[in-house]
Amino acid sequence: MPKGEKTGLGRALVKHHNQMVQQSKEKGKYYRSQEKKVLESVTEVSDIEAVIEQADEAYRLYSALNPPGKIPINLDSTSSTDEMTTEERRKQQKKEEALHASSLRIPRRPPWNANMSVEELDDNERRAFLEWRRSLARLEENENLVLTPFEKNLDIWRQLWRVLERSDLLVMVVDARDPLFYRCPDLEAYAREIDEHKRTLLLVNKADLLPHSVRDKWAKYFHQHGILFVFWSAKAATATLEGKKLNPSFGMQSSQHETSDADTKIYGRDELLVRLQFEAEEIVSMRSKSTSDNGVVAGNVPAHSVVVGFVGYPNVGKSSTINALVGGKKTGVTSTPGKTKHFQTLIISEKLTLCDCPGLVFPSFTSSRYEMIASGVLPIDRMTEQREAVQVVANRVPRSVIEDVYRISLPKPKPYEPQSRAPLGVEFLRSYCASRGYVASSGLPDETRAARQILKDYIDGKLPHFEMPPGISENEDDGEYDDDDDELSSSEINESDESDDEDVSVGEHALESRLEHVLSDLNSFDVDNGLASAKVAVKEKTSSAPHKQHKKPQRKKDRSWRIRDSEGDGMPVRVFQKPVNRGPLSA
Ligand SMILES: Nc1nc2c(ncn2[C@@H]2O[C@H](COP(=O)(O)OP(=O)(O)OP(=O)(O)O)[C@@H](O)[C@H]2O)c(=O)[nH]1
Repeated sequence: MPKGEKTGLGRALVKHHNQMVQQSKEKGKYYRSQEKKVLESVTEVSDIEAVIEQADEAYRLYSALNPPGKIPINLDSTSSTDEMTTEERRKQQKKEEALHASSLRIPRRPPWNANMSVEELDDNERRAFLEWRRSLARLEENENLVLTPFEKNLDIWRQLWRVLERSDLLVMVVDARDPLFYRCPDLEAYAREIDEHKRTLLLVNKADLLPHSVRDKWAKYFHQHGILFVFWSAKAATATLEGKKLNPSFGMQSSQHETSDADTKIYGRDELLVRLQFEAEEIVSMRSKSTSDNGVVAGNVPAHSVVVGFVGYPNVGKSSTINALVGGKKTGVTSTPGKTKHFQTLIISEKLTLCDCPGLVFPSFTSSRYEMIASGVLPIDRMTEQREAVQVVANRVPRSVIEDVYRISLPKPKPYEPQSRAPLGVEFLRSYCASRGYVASSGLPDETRAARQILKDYIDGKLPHFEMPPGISENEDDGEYDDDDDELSSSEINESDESDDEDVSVGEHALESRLEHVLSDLNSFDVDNGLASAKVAVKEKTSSAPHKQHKKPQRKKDRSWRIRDSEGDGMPVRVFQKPVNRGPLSA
């Protein structure tokens, strides 16, 4: 056969070889693109790519979930509410919310075992997740129910599932200023479904923003409702670690030393580590008593270590807490919610391992998008209507406190208006712009810039505010605890029926007096330059030119985590394995 001439078999072999090379190149490209895909929180489906992605997903699984001929029927639809008054509609809404509260669940991970292939696992989870999305969509078909924007990215929920499964003790981090808003009782229930011995501890963070008397009332409420809790301030713990000099008149510090009351004191770092380890070890010992399980722990965790998982809404201070507990900066902290993307495992000692989960927006009823932005769980960038967002702040912070903090004069209500009404968003924004000289290129007041600053101050605690437990007002004596959930909380007092002037002004007066108390607390708090004294802040504001007030660059997250798939279930795990600060725990 002449040289260079190929036989049919030779050609077929070369062709097959080329095809194989091409296929492996394509596979490689696919996996690389999957790896590059950044884990993004999706709470609203507003951009076109997310809509398309979700439609694709829904289409792929539609036939599996809906056998031919089966047409979904809306069983929740109720009679038209067109003829109802606002008050009637609100009552109806509350009734419906109570009725459907049990349907408002977080998604459960479908049963799995180590013999399942990654594809099978992935498919099962996608199906279960889509079913969950459908059940929430059905709820929304009921015109009396309004669901908040919630996390819609399955990969973020997968992170939560893993943290729940691995943890002995679950720590739900909440913002002390409104603990119930950030608490998710269904998550506690889910943890118990996974293992009846798992318990949840409410870590009431940012307690430095609460006066002692308010902590006392919350402590009573938590006790009465059987909620395991601890008051904590990641900010104060970090300051102590860094050896920052605290002002002796700082309210939190004095109350911490003066009170021996374990319920209301704000825990220090070492105390918290000991308490977490103790609670988790209790759970493990109860579990081992009731089963033959000899304490085998999953994945990267030392054999005799207990695992404490940290979960919660974005921006409640999970990363700050972890950093304070580890004793160094291990996870990034910013005031922008949703920055932590993957859960992280931190080995504190041979006996204690922490697990930090990305922040999750749990589904709930009624809160508006603006309430969620003001609560710090949705990024300020999501704000499209500045006036509505600032109205939330104006409704919750008394007029005199706003005027005091910003040294501005808000327009008084007109003579024919209720004199106790909250300032309007537009009034607040215009006064703020006028005092700071904020002017947009159109020549009109730059309300966008003003709104961003006001919301940031509100979230950071510079504009003091907090909620009281349901059924409690600031003026009540300690013994007069009333568990009537129908009574108005402080924010509801401001938002309540404007015609009831007398009640409103009494409530507002009480709120003002306690906020003045907080202001005086905050005036003396200058840790880490986080909350400068109101006086200093005002002085700086008035003396600096508006063009100098620029947005601080965001601090970058620590990306030094190693990623590996430890349990063969397709989930990347970030592990920090260097034992840290064993000192206080080795005893
Ligand atoms: N006053 C006060 N602020 C705090 C405290 N802990 C955290 N913060 C602030 O709250 C903001 C959010 O803190 P992070 O630790 O990033 O919150 P996170 O829960 O990890 O947020 P994600 O990454 O979105 O899940 C930051 O601006 C912190 O400085 C605290 O104890 N007191």
